[in-house]
Amino acid sequence: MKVSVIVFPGTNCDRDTKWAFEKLGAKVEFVWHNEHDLKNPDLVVLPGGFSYGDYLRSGAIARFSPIMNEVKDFAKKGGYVLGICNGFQVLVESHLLPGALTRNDSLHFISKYHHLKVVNNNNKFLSELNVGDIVNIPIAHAEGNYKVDDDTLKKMYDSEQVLLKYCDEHGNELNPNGSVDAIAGICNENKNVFGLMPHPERAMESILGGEDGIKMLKGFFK
Ligand SMILES: NC(=O)CC[C@H](N)C(=O)O
Repeated sequence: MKVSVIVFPGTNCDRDTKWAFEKLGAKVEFVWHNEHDLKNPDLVVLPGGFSYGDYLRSGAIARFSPIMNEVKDFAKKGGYVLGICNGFQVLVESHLLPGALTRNDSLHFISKYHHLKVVNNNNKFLSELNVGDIVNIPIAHAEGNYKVDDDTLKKMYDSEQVLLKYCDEHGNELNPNGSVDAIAGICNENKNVFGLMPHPERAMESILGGEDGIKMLKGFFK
């Protein structure tokens, strides 16, 4: 399993992401934003951070990075792409995923563990989990408030693109940022491009607070 982790100026979760995938047995390469070679991966990961300082909007400038041409081609050919937090924002800004990520309702940066419920597992990413499973994963964002128009949202439900929702420990809806339907993670129609605001790569060891991230990332190794 070969994973390429894209690094933009301001990315700050690249090393955690590399470490997490290596822990699961992957060979991981970094790819700098102005390169044009993805290094032949099985999975491309856009990690979290503050690409271009979040100027304009999170992900709005990274979208124009040279390497995004290759990421788009890779995704169009069916290659697997995962965007975590800022990476999710970049994928949305690049129109590889539907909707938009706007400022949290509170207008505050939120950093804490939060429960998530698996809404759909009929995809490679969440294939190690069951529908209804609850995981506890860190969130750390200022612009995680997911918005999408009603028609697109309906299509997303119909084609199993809504994957994860924020909830409390019992699975009841608990929305930290105002996202429509408390959505925390989605995929594209072809189920090869995934994005989520929470950070599975930060939940890989019980001594650091939890290892539910393993169950999530392991899906890509099937
Ligand atoms: N942890 C992250 O990737 C943060 C994403 C983005 N900078 C935000 O605050 O919303």
